[in-house]
Amino acid sequence: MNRVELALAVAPLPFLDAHADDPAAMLDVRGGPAPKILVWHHETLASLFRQDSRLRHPGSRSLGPLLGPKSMLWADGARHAAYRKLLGPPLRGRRLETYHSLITQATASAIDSLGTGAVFGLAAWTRRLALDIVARIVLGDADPVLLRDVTVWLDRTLGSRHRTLAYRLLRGGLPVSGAELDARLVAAAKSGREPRSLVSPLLTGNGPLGPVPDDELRDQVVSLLFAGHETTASATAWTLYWLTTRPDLRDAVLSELEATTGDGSDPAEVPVLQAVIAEALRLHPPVEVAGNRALPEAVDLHGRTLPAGTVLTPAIYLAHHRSEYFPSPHAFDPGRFLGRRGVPEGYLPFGGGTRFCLGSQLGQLEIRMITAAVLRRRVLRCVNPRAGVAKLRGHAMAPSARLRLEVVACRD
Ligand code: HEM
Repeated sequence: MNRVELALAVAPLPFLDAHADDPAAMLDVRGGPAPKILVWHHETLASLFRQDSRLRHPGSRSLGPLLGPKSMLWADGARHAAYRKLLGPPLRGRRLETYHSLITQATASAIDSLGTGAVFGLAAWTRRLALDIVARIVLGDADPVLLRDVTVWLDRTLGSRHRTLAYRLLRGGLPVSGAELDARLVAAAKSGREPRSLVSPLLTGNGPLGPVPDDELRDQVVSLLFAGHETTASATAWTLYWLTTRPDLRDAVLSELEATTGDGSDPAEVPVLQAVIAEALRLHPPVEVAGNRALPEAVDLHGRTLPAGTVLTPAIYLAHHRSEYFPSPHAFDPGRFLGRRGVPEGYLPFGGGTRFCLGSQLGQLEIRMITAAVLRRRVLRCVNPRAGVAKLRGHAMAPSARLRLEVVACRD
């Protein structure tokens, strides 16, 4: 491990913050014949995403053992395209309406558990709820014992940065889920009660993928559960944190909620809430870096020739903290997004190119609906606002596990 890798492993955010305004917006992480470089200049990113289908996606050393070697996150070519063709349509547009009642019900019972005076860890609460929701969508069912065991495994793996580091450095990698949990995940995918579960097209043996073997099915189930809940949970937690600690924003969102009977699913009805979410995704992007891209041939970039095989990693956090794109980048200012059409330069919470997040619409829908329901039903107070600092869980940037909210009143 070299000096940069060590700094990124030990104190990633202060190290990254010190580099956000570097003129070339490139940071060498590793040298050698196949260098690894973080990139965040908007032109570099645009060019990378434009030619994404020609690039290789070699995966991530940290997430690889978790999600498995056959995860669609590092599939390439026809197999990757086939996964997107099958899994993409149910995750966007009108098809999302089929999830509204499921999100409403899961959220209502999570809020029911919060009585007046309850003090709860925000990040863990949103993680439990987001996992419950995504399991119902992916598997067609949410077996609480199975989800608890998935949570225990992920917490053991990612819950403490020191432990994660020790696994990587001293034990040769993060702990795998194990044959027993894998078998239960595959069985749950195959026995889901909902015929339109997200994984159901993978079970038919028809279509562009053909029969999907159990080990590959396991990797997609874990990938979808993981990518679909750590991210959404983190963004929901940040949204609730800001709405709890900034009464001006909370009042503005509450007034737009009072003006509608809607459940928050329609972004046009809640523009301030949507702007708060967009800004939370900017300031604390749940995924700090997008997937690695490997160059098939040598390329000239900012006066340097990068050899074939160079791995370029789009650095979402760094792009979001570049003052050229976002003046006063550390300030929380949803006004940047209010009334704005189109995506600002340097804004990429969902990555880009052929790997653009498959669940971006679902994730934002969940955040809006959960936040709207919480704000309508509970008055919250942040017990320890100074714990509202970002912590990395793997690549996911969540609020510190110490951050707690108190239910001041119930409005049921
Ligand atoms: C706020 C919530 C979310 C954020 C911020 C987020 C962010 C991301 C990012 C940055 C990537 C990598 C893109 C790239 O490398 O260019 C990604 C990929 C992916 N996300 Fe999300 N995500 C969210 C929610 C979800 C949800 C709810 C699901 C599914 C249920 C999901 C499924 C996926 C999948 C399958 C990929 C891999 C796409 C591919 O490789 O083709 N995500 N996401």
